[in-house]
Amino acid sequence: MAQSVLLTGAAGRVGEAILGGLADDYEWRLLDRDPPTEDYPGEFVVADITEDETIREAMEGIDVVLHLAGDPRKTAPWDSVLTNNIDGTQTVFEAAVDAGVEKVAFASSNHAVGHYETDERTPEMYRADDDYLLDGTEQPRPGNLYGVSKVAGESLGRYYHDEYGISVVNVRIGNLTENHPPIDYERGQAMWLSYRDCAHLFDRCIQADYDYEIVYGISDNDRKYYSIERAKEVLGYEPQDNSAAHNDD
Ligand SMILES: NC(=O)C1=CN([C@@H]2O[C@H](COP(=O)(O)OP(=O)(O)OC[C@H]3O[C@@H](n4cnc5c(N)ncnc54)[C@H](O)[C@@H]3O)[C@@H](O)[C@H]2O)C=CC1
Ligand SMILES: O=C1O[C@H](COP(=O)(O)O)[C@@H](O)[C@H](O)[C@H]1O
Repeated sequence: MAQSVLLTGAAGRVGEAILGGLADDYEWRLLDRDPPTEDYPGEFVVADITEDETIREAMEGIDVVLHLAGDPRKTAPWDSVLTNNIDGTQTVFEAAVDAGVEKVAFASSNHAVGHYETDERTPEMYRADDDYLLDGTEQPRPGNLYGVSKVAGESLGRYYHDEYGISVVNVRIGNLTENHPPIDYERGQAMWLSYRDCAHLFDRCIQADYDYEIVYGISDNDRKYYSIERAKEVLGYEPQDNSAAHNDD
């Protein structure tokens, strides 16, 4: 029988990429505070992730949670990330543990480590001939309050894994765009994540066995300053796209 997967933030862009690739592969329960505007697979729960009781109900019978819901803006103010990204993520983890969910994949961000991009290192680190690489073992260095909220989410996962044994993978997503990497944006090309690699990566998060992990979610770009070796090794991630293939588009 197919695994039951709860996808929070299902109405957003990352949700669209995941469902675009995996709609037929799982029993989906989709959750978002915004109702869907298009056809969707499975049942759709319209709820806010800070609503404790509703989130508990949404966890019933779920094997794996892909937790995407949150404020994705790098300029998001503190009150929003505190509520949506930190409080909401704690509510999701608490309910997941209580419901006996096996795994949670958390949508973290490149902005959790944004301050490694110092004036001395940029823009060279965005280029293919530069060998600077972050691999997920480094200390977080958030570049904004949104990044702070993602580090908090990773830390909540650490706690719920260590305390309750739930498997947790934090995917520090780069820059997801459909069809084409960002144009005239070296940084965005270096951390491009294509829609199909995004769907495949989260598929691996559902299927693979792990304890607590931090991986980078980017395609196999020639330009890169995030290593994808851990995602390959632990999750079996095999990306197919590379922003360099679009240089002449
Ligand atoms: N798109 C990207 O390139 C990246 C995205 N991420 C993360 O991935 C996740 C999804 O991002 P996107 O799909 O791009 O954003 P999005 O804004 O398109 O989707 C987020 C969805 O979450 C929902 N949501 C927000 N707060 C909620 C709450 N309190 N309760 C219920 N639903 C709520 C929104 O209604 C929206 O549909 C976010 O956590 C974001 O921080 C991280 C790095 C890069
Ligand atoms: O975390 C996120 O990062 C991506 C890429 O960041 P940017 O600094 O290149 O804009 C961003 O597009 C996305 O909205 C955000 O959630």
